Amino acid sequence: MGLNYRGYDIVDLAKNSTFEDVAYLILFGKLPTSKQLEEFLDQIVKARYLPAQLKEILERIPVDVHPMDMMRTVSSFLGLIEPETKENDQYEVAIRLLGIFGPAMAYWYHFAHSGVRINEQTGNKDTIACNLVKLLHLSQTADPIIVRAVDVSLILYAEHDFNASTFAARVTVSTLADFYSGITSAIGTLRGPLHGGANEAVMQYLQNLHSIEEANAFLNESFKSKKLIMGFGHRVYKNGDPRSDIIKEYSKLLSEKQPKFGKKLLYQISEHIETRVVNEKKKFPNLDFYSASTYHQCGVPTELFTPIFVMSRITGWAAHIFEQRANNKLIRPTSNYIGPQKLSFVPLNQRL
Ligand SMILES: CC(=O)SCCNC(=O)CCNC(=O)[C@H](O)C(C)(C)COP(=O)(O)OP(=O)(O)OC[C@H]1O[C@@H](n2cnc3c(N)ncnc32)[C@H](O)[C@@H]1OP(=O)(O)O
Ligand SMILES: O=C([O-])CC(=O)C(=O)O
Repeated sequence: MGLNYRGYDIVDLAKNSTFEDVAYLILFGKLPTSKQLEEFLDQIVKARYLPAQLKEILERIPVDVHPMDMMRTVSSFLGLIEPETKENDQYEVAIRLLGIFGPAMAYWYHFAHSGVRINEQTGNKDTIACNLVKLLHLSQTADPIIVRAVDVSLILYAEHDFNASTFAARVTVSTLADFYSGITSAIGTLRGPLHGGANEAVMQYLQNLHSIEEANAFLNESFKSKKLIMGFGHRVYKNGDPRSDIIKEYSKLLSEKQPKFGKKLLYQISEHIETRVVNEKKKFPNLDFYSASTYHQCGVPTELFTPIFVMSRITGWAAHIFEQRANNKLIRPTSNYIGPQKLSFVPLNQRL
């Protein structure tokens, strides 16, 4: 089973596009001309601006919270100070969030860990991936291999039909709630390890494995105790996630070519785990499995893996919100109650 965004194969997009190109496609329905792309990047660069009130809030968020809770707060708080209105419409808000999520995350991360207040603006032609890498590494320059690996990961994470977080966003706005509420619901839903949180959960076990023998011991124990192996299996793709081989190539490339963060052994262990889980459990890696070793080899702290998913999926969530609103009907499933019926009311003083 393949995957396409608005008719374009994900393999072609990952090979030939940038994340900005794909974000435009998802938000506006067609690939941009070069002029449209340039204007779109200008809008994103402006949207990086961190208002003083938001910085104040970010500085109060403790270092030991899960960064997804911080991301949820960014969405919610921005909804207070820059609410969705007729003028600040859903398209403006979507671009604002697309621009601000990365800088807000980096601002919080550096302030919480070392008290450093970063300047969110890097170069005014920097893409989202390049800005993110510079901000995370507190560097004026960024390794092109790392930037491209992050860029491709953002392309791959951008949209995936009715996954749980997108569905949550659609349910929320189907009540005619505002855009930020939809995104805040979606972030809360993405956080769990059965969905977006799996990329972080993968790294948590990979980082404890220092040899093929240790990987085998981990797998033997997981198989024996029927533990879920994070980064494998998928509700829709039962024979493999088409995004996995694409991100796997970047994990391999980084392991061979990135001098500072690249780790050959990490890639080899990941590949060994893939082979055994596929052969022995018939579960295939999903996008989150090789995203973990890719992000790790880009020098991204593990706790920021899922927030980076947010930076990308904002595009898919936004497009679904536009679509839901264009022909809205309240999403409200019914359920079959199977508990007791027709009980006689018991006054408080007679209850046992
Ligand atoms: C970007 C994303 O959100 S991709 C998903 C990221 N999530 C993960 O990687 C978490 C690990 N994977 C899982 O928990 C699951 O595969 C899910 C939630 C993604 C999909 O769940 P389902 O569609 O319900 O799985 P499915 O119906 O294929 O499961 C069948 C059996 O395989 C087992 N199984 C599924 N995934 C795994 C796994 N990763 N490791 C071990 N066993 C698994 C199930 O427990 C179930 O066993 P059972 O029949 O004994 O109860
Ligand atoms: O579709 C899903 O259930 C999960 C997923 O892969 C995604 O959201 O990218």
